Amino acid sequence: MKHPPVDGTVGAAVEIHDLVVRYGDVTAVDGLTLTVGTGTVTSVLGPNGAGKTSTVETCEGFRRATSGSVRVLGLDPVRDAAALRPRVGVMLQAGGAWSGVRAHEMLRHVASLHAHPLDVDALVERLGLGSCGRTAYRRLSGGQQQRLGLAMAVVGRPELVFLDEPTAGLDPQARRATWDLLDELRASGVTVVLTTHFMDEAETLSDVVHIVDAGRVIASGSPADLVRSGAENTVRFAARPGLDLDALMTALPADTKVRETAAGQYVVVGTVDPGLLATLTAWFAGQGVLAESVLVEKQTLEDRFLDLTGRALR
Ligand SMILES: Nc1ncnc2c1ncn2[C@@H]1O[C@H](COP(=O)(O)OP(=O)(O)OP(=O)(O)O)[C@@H](O)[C@H]1O
Repeated sequence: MKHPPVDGTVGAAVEIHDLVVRYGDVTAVDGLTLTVGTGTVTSVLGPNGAGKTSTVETCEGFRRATSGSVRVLGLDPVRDAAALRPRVGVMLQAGGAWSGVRAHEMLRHVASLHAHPLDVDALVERLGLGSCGRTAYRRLSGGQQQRLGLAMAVVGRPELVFLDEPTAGLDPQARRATWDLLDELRASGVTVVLTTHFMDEAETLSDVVHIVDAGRVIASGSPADLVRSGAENTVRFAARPGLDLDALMTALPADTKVRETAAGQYVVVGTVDPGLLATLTAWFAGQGVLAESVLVEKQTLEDRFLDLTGRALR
C-alpha cells in the first residue's frame, strides 16, 4: 500500500536547512542543506568524518542542531519525537538493542510497539536470522547485528527509514537481501535515507545522491546526472609502473587527468574521443610502452566521488 502524502510535507519527507552541528570545538556539520523527496531512496555519501552520521542523528532526534532547521515528515525531530516514533524507522551504525536480549525477542518487542507491524517470522527468514533467534544480541556476529538492526528499523512499517551504513560488514548474500528489501520498501512508497561508503550500492539503489564533504553538501543529483556532470569518459590501461604522467598529460588535451591508481594501473579521465585515443597510443609508441587492456569506460560514481572529494585520507 502506498503511503499518502504527509500533511505539510507534500514532496518532502525531510527538509534540512543550513544545519550546523558542533561538538565543542569540532564543527561536524557546517551549513548543510538538503531535501529528501517523499517516496525516494536518497543516499548521503561522504568521506569519513564528513558529517553524515551527525546529520542523520539530528534528523532522528538523537542530537540537537547547533543552528539551522530540520523537519522530518513536517515535524521537529526533538520536540515531536513521540509523534514521529511510530512513523520513522531508525537503524543506527552500531548497537540499538540491549546486549543480553535474544534476537527474536528484541524484534518481537519492537513489532509490538507498532499498530501494523510486518510479519516477524517472515522478516527473520528474509534476512537470514532464523538460526540465531535464541542468541543474545551481544553474541551475534557483526553482520547478524546489522541485519537485526535493519529488521528493527523496518518491522513497524514506517513511512520513512534512516539507515546508517546498512550493509557495512555484510556478506554478499546479506547485502543482496538488503538491497532487495530496500527495493521493496521503495515500491511500497516508503522513503529511505541511507548513508553508505559503497558507491555501487548508492548507484544501484538511489533515486538521489547527496555528496557531503566537510559538513556541507557539495553535489546532488541522480547517480546518472552526477556521473554525467563529471568528465564524459574514462580510459583505463595497464602498463609498466611509474610512467611519466606529467609528460603524458602534456601530450593530452588540457582538461585530461591521468593517475596511477595502483602500481601499473592507470586511469585517464577527460573528454574521450578517437583523437584522444590516437594521441594516447602515439605517446605509448614514442615511449616504447606496450600498454595492455586499454578500455574505454563510462565514469563511475566512485570516480566522480573521488574527483569531488579528493584522494587524501580523512
Ligand atoms: N560525539 C562526538 N564528539 C566529538 N566529536 C564528534 C562526535 N561525533 C562525531 N564527531 C566528529 O564530528 C565529525 C563528523 O563525524 P560524523 O560521525 O558525523 O561523520 P561521518 O561522515 O558519519 O563519518 P564516517 O563515514 O566515518 O561514519 C568528525 O570529525 C568526528 O570526529
